[in-house]
Amino acid sequence: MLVLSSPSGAGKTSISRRLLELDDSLSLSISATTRPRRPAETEGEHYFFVSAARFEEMVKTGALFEHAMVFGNQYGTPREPVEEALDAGRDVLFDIDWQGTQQVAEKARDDLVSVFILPPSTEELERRLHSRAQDSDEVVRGRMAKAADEMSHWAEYDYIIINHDLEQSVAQVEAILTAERLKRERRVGLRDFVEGLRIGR
Ligand SMILES: Nc1nc2c(ncn2[C@@H]2O[C@H](COP(=O)(O)OP(=O)(O)O)[C@@H](O)[C@H]2O)c(=O)[nH]1
Ligand SMILES: Nc1ncnc2c1ncn2[C@@H]1O[C@H](COP(=O)(O)OP(=O)(O)O)[C@@H](O)[C@H]1O
Repeated sequence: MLVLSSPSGAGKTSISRRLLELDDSLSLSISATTRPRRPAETEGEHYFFVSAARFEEMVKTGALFEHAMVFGNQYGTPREPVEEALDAGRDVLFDIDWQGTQQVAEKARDDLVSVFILPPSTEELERRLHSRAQDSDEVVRGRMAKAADEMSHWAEYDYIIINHDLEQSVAQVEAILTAERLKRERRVGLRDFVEGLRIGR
């Protein structure tokens, strides 16, 4: 389970989208949220946009792997698609906040690889939020105000990327994925292969 977190506007959605284009053994976990849909977003692709009542029901029935209140809206990870992907031997990409990452770490620390994306500067962060043009000025102001609080959790993450250049950031996350997939404890099923290599048995 690869988690990307960052303050709003730092680039985690852009990095996630490019990663999924490049890596066909990676599945995106699509979250449920009570946040209103942005003009450029589509239902079931970026999020499952649900009512507060529906979200509460998902929490009560245990349908969410983790959930949190972020910027005054509810966000959560549907459990079933994650379990299905992991059972099929696929890696799952999460774009979730620090609160969700803490919950995943509590449940499955050994299966979690967490990456925090930092902007090159607060000025650049604000510029990107405005250039994305998906939120009102008021929402942008709110997210900038919260950026410091978001970034105060950077030391809880395994890897830190400063997102100067998008393609370079994507290559860095790919390098993390490659290395983490090669870790011995993740090379399940290699024992027979190594046994077969024992010369002069
Ligand atoms: N805990 C948790 N956080 C989520 C989830 N989905 C999105 N978020 C976080 O909610 C925050 C707001 O996301 P969004 O409204 O898409 O704004 P963006 O950060 O500007 O793309 C971001 O920090 C996301 O990482 C989720 O399923 N669980
Ligand atoms: N390295 C980068 N350089 C310049 N602009 C970027 C970079 N990465 C992302 N952006 C732009 O910044 C804006 C916010 O990116 P986005 O991926 O939506 O951030 P987040 O998902 O973290 O809120 C988007 O308009 C995106 O195209």
